[in-house]
Amino acid sequence: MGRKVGLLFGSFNPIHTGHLILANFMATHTDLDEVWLIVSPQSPFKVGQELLGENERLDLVQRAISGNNRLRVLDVEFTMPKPSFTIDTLDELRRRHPGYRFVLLMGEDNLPGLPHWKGAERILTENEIYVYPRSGVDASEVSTRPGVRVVEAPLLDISATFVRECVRTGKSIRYLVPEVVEQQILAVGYWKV
Ligand SMILES: Nc1ncnc2c1ncn2[C@@H]1O[C@H](COP(=O)(O)OP(=O)(O)OP(=O)(O)O)[C@@H](O)[C@H]1O
Ligand SMILES: O=C(O)c1ccc[n+]([C@@H]2O[C@H](COP(=O)([O-])O)[C@@H](O)[C@H]2O)c1
Repeated sequence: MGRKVGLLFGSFNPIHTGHLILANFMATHTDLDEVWLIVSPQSPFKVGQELLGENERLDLVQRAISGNNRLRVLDVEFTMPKPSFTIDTLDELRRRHPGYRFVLLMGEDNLPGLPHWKGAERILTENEIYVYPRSGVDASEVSTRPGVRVVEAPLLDISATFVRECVRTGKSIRYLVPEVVEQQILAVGYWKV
């Protein structure tokens, strides 16, 4: 059996401690061997946001996970058509890494929208999905499907939107993001008006 890898897709604009706690928990408290964070240049449902360039977001993820050998970041979607459709990336990853077993990691907040994703039925039937509850979101009927497993991960109720808002209004982002990420955001002046 090949290694079992969890895939956490996101804009990571920027990566924050909520993403990191979740990714590390999945990589160490489940049957997954690793978690790969996949930076999406352009999410289909997030057009026109205050999005940093993909290389800047990738750089912040690299800094954040440096030294953690269970986490890896991928730029596979950078060279694929935009917006980034998860089914296409899954096909590409299976082509590139035939020996690996992939599991999609999804917050419960993503489930109500999942039926509208490209290839939704294929995503659900061809993949195992580990779903983690998010606060304020009711369980979706999708979470009762075979292949979908609910994992009670410890969660922080922070979002990239909140981190950007703090930076814009001159508030501290200490501990909301790792120190190396905070330093880079402040040094370059991302989201400063
Ligand atoms: N605090 C959190 N804890 C666990 N998972 C999270 C958290 N925030 C986001 N996620 C999940 O991580 C994935 C990538 O998230 P994304 O990059 O869109 O971050 P976000 O914080 O939700 O961004 P934004 O606030 O800009 O919408 C999504 O599946 C999302 O559900
Ligand atoms: O494939 C799709 O149709 C699809 C629709 C919405 C979102 N996604 C992916 O889900 C990830 C999280 O999306 P978002 O909008 O919550 O940042 C991101 O990697 C998107 O590319 C994918």
